[in-house]
Amino acid sequence: MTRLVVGAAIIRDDRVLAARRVTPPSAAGRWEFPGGKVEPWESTEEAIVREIQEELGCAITVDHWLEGEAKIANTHVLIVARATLADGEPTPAEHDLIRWLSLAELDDVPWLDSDLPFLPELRAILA
Ligand SMILES: Nc1nc2c([nH]c(=O)n2[C@H]2C[C@H](O)[C@@H](COP(=O)(O)OP(=O)(O)OP(=O)(O)O)O2)c(=O)[nH]1
Repeated sequence: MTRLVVGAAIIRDDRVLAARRVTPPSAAGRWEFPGGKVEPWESTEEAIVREIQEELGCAITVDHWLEGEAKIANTHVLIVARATLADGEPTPAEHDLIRWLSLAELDDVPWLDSDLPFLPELRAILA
């Protein structure tokens, strides 16, 4: 069964928040949209709001979901929400670094492969 993973492209002042993973070893040092797996009892929006609260200690509101979806191996599918900070300042609890990337900096970090399909739309948003 394919499981859904949700990520948040949190945008502030024309920059998007990217987070660096520490686990598993194969993904350590790679950058992602913070988020995680959707639990069976929650909506995608509930899941991303929960995950961001857990991982970054802040509240977001979802503006809309970006186009498309990306396969993660053969077991998961990633979708990404454009989101806005509603309360608090992001402080990483599960990542070892976060960065606010401008349009010009979007390619400066080694994103997880599954995140790459979302970058063109993000580029258009940040332009
Ligand atoms: N959160 C997130 N995960 C991603 C992205 N791109 C990508 O390939 N993944 C992969 C990494 C993981 O294999 C999986 C999500 O796992 P996770 O560890 O973040 O999920 P979770 O917080 O629910 O953790 P758990 O249930 O495994 O404890 O999706 C992304 O942009 N954001």
